Amino acid sequence: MTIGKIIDGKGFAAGLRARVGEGVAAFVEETGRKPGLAVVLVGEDPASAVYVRSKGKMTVEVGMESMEFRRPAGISAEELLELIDELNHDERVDGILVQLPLPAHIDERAVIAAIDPAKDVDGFHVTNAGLLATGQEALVPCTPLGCLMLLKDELGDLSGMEAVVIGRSNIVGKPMAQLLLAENCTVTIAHSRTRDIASVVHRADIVVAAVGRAEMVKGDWIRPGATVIDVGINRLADTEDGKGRLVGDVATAEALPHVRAITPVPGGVGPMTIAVLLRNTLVAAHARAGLVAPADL
Ligand SMILES: Nc1nc2c(c(=O)[nH]1)N[C@@H](CN(C=O)c1ccc(C(=O)N[C@@H](CCC(=O)O)C(=O)O)cc1)CN2
Repeated sequence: MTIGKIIDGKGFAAGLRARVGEGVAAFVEETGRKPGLAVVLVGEDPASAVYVRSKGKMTVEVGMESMEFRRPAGISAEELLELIDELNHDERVDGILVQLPLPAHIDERAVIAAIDPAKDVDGFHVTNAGLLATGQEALVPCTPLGCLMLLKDELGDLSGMEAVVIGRSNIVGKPMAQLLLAENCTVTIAHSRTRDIASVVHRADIVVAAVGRAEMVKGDWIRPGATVIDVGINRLADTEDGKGRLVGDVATAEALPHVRAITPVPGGVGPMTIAVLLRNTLVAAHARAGLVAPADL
């Protein structure tokens, strides 16, 4: 039995961060200042705190200025919007990211809408979503752009391929579909109401699973030779040591004999999210300075 290739997202992300680091050094040389990334964390969610800490560490490692703003879970929406307004007007800040999810009393959409689209390094603002949807230059959400980079690295030209994106979130599913469409794929978005989802997925040369349901995509759904990108990060508590384990949205062991290549969880798409965030911050810094960003990002 042959099994497919495991795509090394962690290694690819390290390479991208190294290229960003070179781009940052050239930017500093040219402008005399470091690109700056402001990250806002509201509340005490442990996973969010870990992600924000890694973002800060990796921002500094590539030579950028990291600014972290921690606010209590009880902050009012007005106070948060005031902070964003300050960051919008701060010349040292090229990128603004508000870590999600936010506490339930804060309207995420209003917060995202308050970010200057030119500093929206998450690519969540409707201006950037609209630019992407209409094929114009945009800041693109980090996770789907990271998935696309892995796909192009594995497959080269994606033109004419059948792609099925499972999940229709604004953060992953919809922008992922737009990116694949821009690469001339034939794109289907499948979701919780899709009839006979197994046969829809079975059509695909490319499967991107972003539903947030542990191992929902079964091995025999995958067409032989398909490339599978697993965006899910689901923590299961079923280990004897009580530490739990991470699994994706795809039943990886079952899928491996069917796939050409597949991303693992952990070590696949996850590490790309932060690497692309740094890439987007460098791109935003160049645009704000009226410069052209390096082509190899
Ligand atoms: N404002 C945003 N909020 C959130 C985003 C985002 O892109 N912007 N994405 C996620 C969380 N996230 C970054 O913020 C993120 C998730 C996962 C990883 C990662 O490297 N995962 C590792 C496993 C880590 C673990 O052990 O838990 C992997 O997959 O290998 C990085 C960043 C939600 N919020």
